[in-house]
Amino acid sequence: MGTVVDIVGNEEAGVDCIISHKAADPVVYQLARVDGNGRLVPATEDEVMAVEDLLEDDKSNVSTLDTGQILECSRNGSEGQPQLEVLESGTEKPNIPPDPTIDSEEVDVQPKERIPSLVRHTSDGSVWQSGNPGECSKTSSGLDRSKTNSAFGTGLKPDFSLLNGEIHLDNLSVKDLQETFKATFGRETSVKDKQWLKRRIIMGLTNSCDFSTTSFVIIDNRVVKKQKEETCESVDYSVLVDCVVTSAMESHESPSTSHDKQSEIHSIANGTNMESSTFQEKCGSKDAETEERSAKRIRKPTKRFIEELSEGESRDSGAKIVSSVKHPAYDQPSAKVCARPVQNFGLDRRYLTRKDSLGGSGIQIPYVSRVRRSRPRENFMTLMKLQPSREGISTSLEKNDVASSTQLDNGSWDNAPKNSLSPRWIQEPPVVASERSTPYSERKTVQLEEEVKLRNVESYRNNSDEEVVTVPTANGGMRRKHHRPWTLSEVVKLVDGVAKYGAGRWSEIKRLSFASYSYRTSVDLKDKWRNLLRASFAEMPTGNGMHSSRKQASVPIPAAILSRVRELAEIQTHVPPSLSYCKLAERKMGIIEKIKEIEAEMARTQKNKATEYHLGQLKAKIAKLRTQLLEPPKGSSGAGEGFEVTKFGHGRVALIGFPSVGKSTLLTMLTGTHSEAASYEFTTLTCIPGIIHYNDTKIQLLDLPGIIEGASEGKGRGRQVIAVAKSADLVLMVLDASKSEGHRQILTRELEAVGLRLNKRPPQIYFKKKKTGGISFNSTLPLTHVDEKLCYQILHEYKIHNAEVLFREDATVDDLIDVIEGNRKYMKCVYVYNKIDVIGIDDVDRLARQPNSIVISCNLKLNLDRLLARMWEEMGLVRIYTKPQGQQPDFSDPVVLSSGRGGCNVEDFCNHIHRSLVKDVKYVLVWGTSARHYPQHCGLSHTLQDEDVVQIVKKKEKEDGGRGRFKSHSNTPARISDREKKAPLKT
Ligand SMILES: Nc1nc2c(ncn2[C@@H]2O[C@H](COP(=O)(O)OP(=O)(O)OP(=O)(O)O)[C@@H](O)[C@H]2O)c(=O)[nH]1
Ligand SMILES: [Mg+2]
Repeated sequence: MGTVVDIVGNEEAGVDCIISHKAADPVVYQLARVDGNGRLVPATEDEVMAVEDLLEDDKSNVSTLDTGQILECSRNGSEGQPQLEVLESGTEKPNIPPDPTIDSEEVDVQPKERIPSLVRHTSDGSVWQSGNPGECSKTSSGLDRSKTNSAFGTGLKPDFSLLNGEIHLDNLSVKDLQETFKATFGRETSVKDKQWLKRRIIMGLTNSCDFSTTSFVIIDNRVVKKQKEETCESVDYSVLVDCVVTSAMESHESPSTSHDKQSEIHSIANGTNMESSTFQEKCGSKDAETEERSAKRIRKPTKRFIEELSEGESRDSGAKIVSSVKHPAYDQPSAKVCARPVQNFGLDRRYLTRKDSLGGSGIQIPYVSRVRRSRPRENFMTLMKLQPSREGISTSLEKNDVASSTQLDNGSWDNAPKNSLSPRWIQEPPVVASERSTPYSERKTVQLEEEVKLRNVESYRNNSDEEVVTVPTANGGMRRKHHRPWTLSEVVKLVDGVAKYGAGRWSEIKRLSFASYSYRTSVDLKDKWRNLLRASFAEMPTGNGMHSSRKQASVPIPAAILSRVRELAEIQTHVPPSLSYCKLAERKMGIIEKIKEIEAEMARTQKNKATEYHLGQLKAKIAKLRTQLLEPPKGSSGAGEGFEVTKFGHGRVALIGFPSVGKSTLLTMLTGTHSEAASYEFTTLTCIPGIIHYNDTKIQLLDLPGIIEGASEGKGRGRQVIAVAKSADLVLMVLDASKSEGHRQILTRELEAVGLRLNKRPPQIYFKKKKTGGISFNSTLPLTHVDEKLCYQILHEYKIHNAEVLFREDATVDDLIDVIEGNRKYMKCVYVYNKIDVIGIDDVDRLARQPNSIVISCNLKLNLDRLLARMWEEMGLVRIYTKPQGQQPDFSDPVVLSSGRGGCNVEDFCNHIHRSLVKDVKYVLVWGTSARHYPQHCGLSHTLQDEDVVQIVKKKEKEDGGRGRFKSHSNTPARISDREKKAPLKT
């Protein structure tokens, strides 16, 4: 099996080395050394390095041939020098002794027999052939094959000396033609068909399929076309082999499946089952048929065939891909030939010809890959993936011939140099020097994943906008739809995004991680993640550690990514309770960003008559976003992690303020409840309630953690603090008198941001949504801030198109928005300036004169009673003392009413005592400030005032029995029959 293909003397190395490669793997070579016993011993690394340059130089001499065939010998050194032999052997065969006869036979081959090649060597393995129809250009490997093929058929060699001079094929007899055939091909033929013989001879002599020339002049073994004055340098015998083989392909093309045809090609290619003479006979017998079929275009290999090729290739890992282009100009009559080597046939297609490694005969099997507008074909990618070396399509990207290779990858072969004068058939097995010493099986495990990544990235990168198509939509428009496959980098981005933001937050991942990938929508991300999950939980891949899902075999996903996906999926199925809060926070972050953007836009916009509508719309947008901030997340109960303090007493007062302003100190002073007070910020971290007993009432005072700017957005648990404040009846905004005045505005802004309106009353705007009728806009007075158009725009922003709006005051846009929102809370607030002991009297006076303000000092206990009184006043508590009939009023335990807690009229008072009392009340007697005289008979609607005394007069039960003077006061039954009969009179 080990066949010497090249022998070179290696003087410098000083060792006998045999370069062998697999018969089934013409691209993997291995250096071997002949030891004393004639066995082949694997060469050491030093020996390999020593002859590496020789291998580089003599690539053209190394041919991929059928097993057992001597290809070519050249001698760089003198005889007797250590020889370097290139063996064609699949595996190391140390036990096979070298055949001396083979060696000697090879040595006999003179270098002068080497036929110069018409083609130049390419290092990348890509192939480009000139597009002149009818001209066959072959590789040197093809040359060697033809030579060998003709040699082993009969053992004869072509002898051009017999043909010296001028030859006219048309004038020759059958016998002369047979002689010429023998001289041309080195073997005899029994075919007597003149036409067949002429064609074969012309092909052999001209290395082309142009049969127009039948006269030749052969001078010094060089064939000169007489008619065209064209010199065919060095008859390329390789043409014959490929032509014959191609002819065989055509002639054996039966109605059977193409798979059968390809299998037959394999058997031909092996060269062991069929001799070339058999080819000739078959070709001869079916010449006419073949000619007819040759007019047909080369058929596209079936999918099954491609798959089988890829499988076989993955097994032997020795194949290589070369490319060729089929030209469309194959329309000349002379082009209808039996032999049809792989040429440039088409502009719109590219043909990848694959050198069949099984036979090593270098059959060019056309591999069709259409210029696809959609996702790369699965099998195509499979073939690419399984390319063992960098000689494949994608590898050509990395080679020098960037232009053509890029065209290949882009599928833009139209721009390829079709008229290139230098067809670039490869002449050597496509193994780079660095890879030659390393078997692919070793490299595969190390590099495959990386190579596949690179290839995919490259190939997908080139799939630019052509993957995007426009599809008509139902409403007649056009929508861009893309079919871009996912690249590994995108998959990694997606996995990172999910790890960072969580699965399900596709819009966020899209916005933050896929901002530059405009063609990826959040739905795409979701779908891809779902597919990744399926792939990760499917059977884990083995072998190369890559996984390809059924749909996306073209995107092999490394096992590491899949395992990461599985990890994330497992983590996120056990969602910790706090994650919902985190998700909420993340969602709100997006809203906050939007709010800030709009605020910035508002700040940029000048305020004038022209922009007021735009500003009004922006305000409405902000209000909507702020409302979204307050909304609980969907699916949750709405109960967040807050300060849960039960309401107690007659009123609730919340202490709001920046940290370390003295809130806890104030609480301690007013209620007696200890709350930690210290000179550092955020001493208090939760809500601490206390009770103030004041004026026979109990007031709950809440000490809260300090809030900072941004509290409305959640900073420092500010939202929880504000939520508690919202539940209070009164807010005491504690301020440090020694600090900036700005604190008050900041805190006011923060509270207003969450819908609190301090010291304001609800706007006098009547607003009611309707189902039809459009928008009715009215006002009871001239409006200076809002007009009808602005009102319409704001309502439109809220998608309200039917409503009734009536302005009863000159309200602003903000007031209108508040009314539309309907969720504002109007609270009273007292600004308490603490620590007045550290500021001057002037400042104290100035602060004390501000509206709704009071100045105190906790340390010095200054003005605390005034503070309580102010609190009481602001809370509007109403104490009602009850007076039982005929008794003294009970002044010890008043009923405390307030307008904030149900109202202050007689009915509220009755309800406060008991819900069922109202229906029994006949009237009430009122003593106090609300009564015009003592006692005043009042009904249920009478408004009570603080410290009123009320006596309730209930209805009598008897009053239900009749009306006025018709009321019945006797106990006798109304019906006569029910009355007790009197005893009969005694007579
Ligand atoms: N000079 C002066 N210092 C005061 C007064 N009231 C409180 N302080 C001091 O201010 C500091 C902060 O007091 P806290 O009651 O802890 O303030 P706080 O607002 O509860 O602080 P946080 O709990 O962190 O929000 C303490 O060192 C108090 O002694 C005051 O009226 N005058
Ligand atoms: Mg505190």
